[in-house]
Amino acid sequence: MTVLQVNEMAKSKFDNRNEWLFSGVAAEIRPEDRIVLLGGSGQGKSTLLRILSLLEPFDKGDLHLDGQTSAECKPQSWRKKVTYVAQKPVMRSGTVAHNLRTVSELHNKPFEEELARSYMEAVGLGQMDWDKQASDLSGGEQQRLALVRSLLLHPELLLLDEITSSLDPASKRAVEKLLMDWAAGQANGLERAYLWITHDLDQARLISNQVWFMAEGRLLEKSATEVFFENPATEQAGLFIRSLQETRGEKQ
Ligand SMILES: Nc1ncnc2c1ncn2[C@@H]1O[C@H](COP(=O)(O)OP(=O)(O)OP(=O)(O)O)[C@@H](O)[C@H]1O
Repeated sequence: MTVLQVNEMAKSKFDNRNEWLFSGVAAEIRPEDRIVLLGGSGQGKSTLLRILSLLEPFDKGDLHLDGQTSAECKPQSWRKKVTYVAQKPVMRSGTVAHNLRTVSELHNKPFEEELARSYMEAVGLGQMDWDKQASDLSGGEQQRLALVRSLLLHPELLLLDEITSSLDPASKRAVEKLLMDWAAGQANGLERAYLWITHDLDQARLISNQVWFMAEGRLLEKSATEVFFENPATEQAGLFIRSLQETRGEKQ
């Protein structure tokens, strides 16, 4: 059972080491958690996700995965369990097939072509020509290919950074469904979880059973999704929800 624990974590600002980008972050991610991370732009949400997958260092606090500290665990083994999917994916040079296979090769595992095809189908890329150059794909296609690459690693915890931001509504729904089904399944007999950054309120309500809300350099709220939206504990969260609702109203 994979449990990620964050204790009193802080990250200093790179332009002023005496100020925190965020501090006092304490939280836990347990199997079957489906968490959305909400907050205004520039709060450090992406930075937090990168820290949790050991892609960036932190300045204070500690991080435990199944009882082991981040210092005791090799980053590569950590990332096999805790996988970050970026908003702007980096494609490897070469074809779609090469991008899909490389992940398995890097982890000395056989390439699971059937599974790759089923994930590609599920995200709406079932018809894609695997001989196409990955660099020629659209932003939305690259986002979905990157997600499939990550799923092929059989992670137990996915850290998802606005991964549907370039998708049309139908593709977005397909990705949401795939990931909710994925979270309800198991990896190597172990339950799965995700922590997902989004700015889309409808998506947040649909995909999560918990909300983490970042504001003023803190993880200000951690609540059940319904509670967060119906009865936010802080004024900041209430204002944040209203501002997103107003923006949505203006767009409609
Ligand atoms: N040490 C630091 N590490 C990362 N970002 C930092 C740091 N110090 C200051 N910053 C600034 O803080 C912001 C953090 O960006 P980040 O992408 O993590 O926030 P975010 O909450 O995910 O924003 P968005 O919702 O716009 O994607 C950026 O503007 C960055 O320039």
